[in-house]
Amino acid sequence: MSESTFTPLRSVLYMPSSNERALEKAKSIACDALILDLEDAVAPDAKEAARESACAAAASGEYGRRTVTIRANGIGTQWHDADLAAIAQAGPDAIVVPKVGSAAEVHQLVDALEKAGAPDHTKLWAMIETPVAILDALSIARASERLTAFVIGTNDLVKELYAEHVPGRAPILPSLHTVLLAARAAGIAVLDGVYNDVKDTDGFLAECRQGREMGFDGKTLIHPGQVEGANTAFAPSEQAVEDARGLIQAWEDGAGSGVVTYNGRMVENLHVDSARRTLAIHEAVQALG
Ligand SMILES: CC(C)(COP(=O)(O)OP(=O)(O)OC[C@H]1O[C@@H](n2cnc3c(N)ncnc32)[C@H](O)[C@@H]1OP(=O)(O)O)[C@@H](O)C(=O)NCCC(=O)NCCSC(=O)C[C@H](O)C(=O)O
Ligand SMILES: [Mg+2]
Repeated sequence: MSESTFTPLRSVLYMPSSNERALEKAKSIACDALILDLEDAVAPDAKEAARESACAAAASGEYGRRTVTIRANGIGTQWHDADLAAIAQAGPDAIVVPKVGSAAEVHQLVDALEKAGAPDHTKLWAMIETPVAILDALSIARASERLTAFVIGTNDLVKELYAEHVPGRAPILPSLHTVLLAARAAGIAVLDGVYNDVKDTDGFLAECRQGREMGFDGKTLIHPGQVEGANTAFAPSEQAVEDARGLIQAWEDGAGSGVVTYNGRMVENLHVDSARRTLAIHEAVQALG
């Protein structure tokens, strides 16, 4: 994602599209993006009604500046084709597809979206949550320009690896890093997985900090109470903004030198690039109001 078109995705809230109350409540939640879910959070007998509600919500224009996406049921399920056709017509900001496993599947999804008349602004977000997807992440990331984000599904990943959810996430760190590498190599956004214990604020905030330090653009969430923590964690702190400004000033004051120092630390042009990125993110967040 280039800095000039930067759209903050600090807090990306899932909600079951079968829950009309949650769909209504979302209009006043300060998240950057919504994922209106048709997959795991919706029972089989509620899938069709949920699809109608999600598409009506996405087409309503009532979610303000929030990026609105719909998560379809996976490729090969009995609901997938109808989900994709309806979502293409509703034209949300993105369709989120779970368990994408190969570049060929991305091509298949993009063809199907185009045949179903999806507008150009409806992007594809691929969920990376299976071993095969982790191992093929770079080719998936590069498969289409319509693919603009990876969303990590840590619940499915832990299940598929026969791993365990533990503080610090050691069992899945190699997978998370692999997905980050692929996303950065392809220039797409990458969102961290959810934190399941909605009452464990300390654990949630620690995982947000870890995700930010690793390089994620934001975190997927399951409860409105998680939004504020993610918004803070994935925005540059006041200190980071002040440091970025100071570093750029020091660089400009030393114009022509290949290297200067700021607060005793070496500064080269690559650090200036990072500082400019920090300021671009800060400005994009400030512009949200
Ligand atoms: C996790 C929950 C089931 C908890 O629900 P509940 O106990 O009802 O929460 P609260 O009573 O604290 O709710 C307070 C009010 O907030 C509204 N609410 C709750 N969650 C949401 C939400 N996600 N979006 C919008 N609004 C929400 C409630 O309606 C209450 O409102 P009010 O009555 O007016 O006070 C629940 O939070 C929930 O269902 N969360 C989302 C679950 C979900 O979408 N899961 C699927 C995605 S996770 C996943 O599958 C990731 C991936 O695939 C992987 O593999 O990891
Ligand atoms: Mg999943």
